[in-house]
Amino acid sequence: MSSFYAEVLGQNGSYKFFLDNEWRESASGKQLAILNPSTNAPVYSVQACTKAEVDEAFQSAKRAQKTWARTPLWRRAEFLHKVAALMRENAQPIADVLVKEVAKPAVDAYTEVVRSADLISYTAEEGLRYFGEGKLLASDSFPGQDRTKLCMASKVPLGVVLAIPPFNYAINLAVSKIGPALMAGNSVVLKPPTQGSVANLLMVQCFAAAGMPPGLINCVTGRGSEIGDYLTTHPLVNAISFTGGDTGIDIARKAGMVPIQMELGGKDAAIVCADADLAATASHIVKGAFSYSGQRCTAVKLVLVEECIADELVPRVVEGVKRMSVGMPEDNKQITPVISESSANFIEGLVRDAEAKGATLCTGPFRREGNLIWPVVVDNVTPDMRLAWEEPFGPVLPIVRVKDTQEAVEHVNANRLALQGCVFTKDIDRAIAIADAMETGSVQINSAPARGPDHFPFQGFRDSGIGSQGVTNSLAFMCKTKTTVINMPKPSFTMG
Ligand SMILES: NC(=O)c1ccc[n+]([C@@H]2O[C@H](COP(=O)([O-])OP(=O)(O)OC[C@H]3O[C@@H](n4cnc5c(N)ncnc54)[C@H](O)[C@@H]3O)[C@@H](O)[C@H]2O)c1
Repeated sequence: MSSFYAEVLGQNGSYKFFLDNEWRESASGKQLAILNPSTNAPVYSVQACTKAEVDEAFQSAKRAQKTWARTPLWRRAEFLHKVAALMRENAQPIADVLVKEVAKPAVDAYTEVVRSADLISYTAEEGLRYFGEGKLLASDSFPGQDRTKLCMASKVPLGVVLAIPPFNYAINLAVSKIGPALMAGNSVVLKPPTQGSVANLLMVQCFAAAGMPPGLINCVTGRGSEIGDYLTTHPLVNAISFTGGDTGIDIARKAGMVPIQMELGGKDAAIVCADADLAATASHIVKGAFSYSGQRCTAVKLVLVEECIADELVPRVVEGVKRMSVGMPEDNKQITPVISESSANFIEGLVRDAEAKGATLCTGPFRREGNLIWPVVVDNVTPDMRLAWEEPFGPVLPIVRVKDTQEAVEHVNANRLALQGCVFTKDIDRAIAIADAMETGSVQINSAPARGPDHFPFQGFRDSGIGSQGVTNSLAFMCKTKTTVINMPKPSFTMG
């Protein structure tokens, strides 16, 4: 680990948490072990913060926010550009940690950190334009009104934003919250995912080293299931930006009167029409389903193929899958161990359920060593199987053969999850009709679902989320509108 990160690590080998620009050990005296998914052995440990430390984090963030909101916009942008530069310079150690904490292939881990730095730079620029202008409204556009009132609508900060990212894009989905929050003039309390905590702490060091005012970001660590409720229902929280699974639904129910931005699970389907280019489609499906071992909210998690071409498509998909390399993230294998033993058990359970109900395992018998699961293509999946509806978050691709695309769309719309989806066809009119009929947050035409580029709007419907992200939409989420009305004694008309 480079000296840049020296302060983050405690004498006892445990990583510290960050409060008021100080790296600290928790008064709890307890640490939380982080298991390496590749070995299931402890690889790092972080502080198990106490409720009193959570209180301190919010109080300090509240103080910091008041000063930060008075910091000129160009200075906020300048600060974020410095952070981005430091992240690029110091990316490798963060990427190395991600490999060990979340078993992401080494090259992808590095790419995630650099992409995150790019996201910060883009947010700084977009934020300058977005917050640099407001709106002027005149009263005489409303019936019966004269031009005696001018309304200035401006964008003001929310206050303290609680940011909770998931393990799978621990850095990217942290900065997609932090960047917009800071540009808007908010401060942040960051609660990293347990696996991904050390990578987040190293990332915070990039903010600290860029000259951050104390308290602007405080990062508390601990198990979400233990301090999560305390954080999300804290009286000093002014907004919550969360990405993760169904936990988000509970958080939304308990959140009370604060704005919430939720990016939750998905069951992204690929609808394959009879006229699709099958070679290209198969290649998109394989990459879409199995990148990072299927642990992406936007992974293809279901194929709905018109039955007349299923016998042509399935062998092409299976052929692509069989070519994938399986092994350890340090060796840059395409399929690497999934995040935890319980996740691997869950995934195996879904496959066993489908197998027992008559589905076909096209990739041979189910194979697993520890958390490493060889990629599985499951054909002839039917609606009575869990795989038809649930999110595996692992290297498993179920295929449902449908009589036509109407049946496919009905299946998509019947799922409680509605993040993304995609449709493959050479007929653009058909593509648009199907995309319009799919009740999901996004639909890709002739490519697999994807979150990026990071400035595109990104949202889930139903149980997949609340609100919309993407740089500009996140900037919009991170502020509220305030109006100041100028009242004039008599109507005044510009140039009139
Ligand atoms: N829609 C999206 O953009 C998107 C992006 C990435 C991942 N995801 C989803 O995330 C899930 C995988 O990530 P995960 O396993 O890290 O999700 P998770 O829901 O288990 O955890 C997400 C975060 O919530 C924290 N947490 C856990 N319990 C909490 C509580 N009670 N209160 C507050 N925080 C708590 C965790 O520590 C972690 O930081 C998948 O379902 C995936 O689809 C969605």
